[in-house]
Amino acid sequence: MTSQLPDGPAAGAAVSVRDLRKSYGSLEALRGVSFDIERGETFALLGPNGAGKSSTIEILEGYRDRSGGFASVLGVDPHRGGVEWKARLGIVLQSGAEAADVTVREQVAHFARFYPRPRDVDEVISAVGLTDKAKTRIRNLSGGQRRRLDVALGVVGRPELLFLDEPTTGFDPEARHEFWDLIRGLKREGTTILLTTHYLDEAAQLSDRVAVIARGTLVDIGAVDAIGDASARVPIVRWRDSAGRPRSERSETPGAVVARLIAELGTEPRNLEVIRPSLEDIYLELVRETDTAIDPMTSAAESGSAAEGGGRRSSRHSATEGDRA
Ligand SMILES: Nc1ncnc2c1ncn2[C@@H]1O[C@H](COP(=O)(O)OP(=O)(O)OP(=O)(O)O)[C@@H](O)[C@H]1O
Repeated sequence: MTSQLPDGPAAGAAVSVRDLRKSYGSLEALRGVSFDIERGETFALLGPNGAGKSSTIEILEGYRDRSGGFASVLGVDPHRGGVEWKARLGIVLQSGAEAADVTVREQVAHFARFYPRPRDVDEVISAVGLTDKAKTRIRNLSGGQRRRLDVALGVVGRPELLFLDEPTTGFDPEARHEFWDLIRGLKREGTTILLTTHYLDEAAQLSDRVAVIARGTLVDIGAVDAIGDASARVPIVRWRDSAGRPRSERSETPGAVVARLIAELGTEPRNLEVIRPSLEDIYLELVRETDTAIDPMTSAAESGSAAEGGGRRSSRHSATEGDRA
């Protein structure tokens, strides 16, 4: 469960958040969230639709004001971060590039000029698999190709901290694997990464640690292979009995269960499998527990919320374009 955190920012942390709160009218989207992200760490923020992930990210990017609590990003209060601070961030928003009339290469080169130490434009285009499309106008790209362009624009400035809000939505499986390789390369270079994703396999592949938020509250935080109750991680042995009925048994020692079954049956059990609960299984259990514990009054308050001006950003902005809500 949630570890004990110091009151102030952790020394050396890239991101520190304490008791972070955000309200939109009467809706409390964030109800006091605290975590640290170490430098060089890949940290995934997981949670169902409306949990507060994008609100958290947008506050940390300096785009949204918080309603309460403390936040520090690369040693700066994101609410006060200036152009130099923004140039140290890479941002891949949830909604992608606009259908512009410029080519992929022109757009990446344009963004590169905002940063003091940009990456090589053609290397970035190649890393996201768009070399064949470098001279194509953005409006002629497919949805997945536009998403790759978003990633290129997010990394061209050689960011110290990269925000990835659902980066692989719309990617085909091959593109997703290529994207994972790209992210692993950035991680090897020491980039700190804050990722939100609904793909639990993506979180398991890329993250050092994950935090699960549900209804604006941090439900759990820890290493990918350590979150959730110990009981949720116990392996399951499944097989079919002699009548073909499905049977299962949870055990910390599944090998012993299999050995016992073989001894009892005198043969290999039918359809035998040993399953270790995946991050997805554990995540679903955590979120279900939160749903069960929810106060019905809260749901009533949520339906009466007021919209904050501007809503979700519809395009990404460069390091020099102030974009506070
Ligand atoms: N501009 C806004 N005005 C009013 N309510 C908002 C606004 N932005 C977000 N909300 C509400 O705040 C809550 C948290 O939204 P947020 O976008 O942070 O969730 P999320 O975890 O990113 O969801 P998703 O996975 O669907 O992207 C939701 O109930 C949402 O409807």
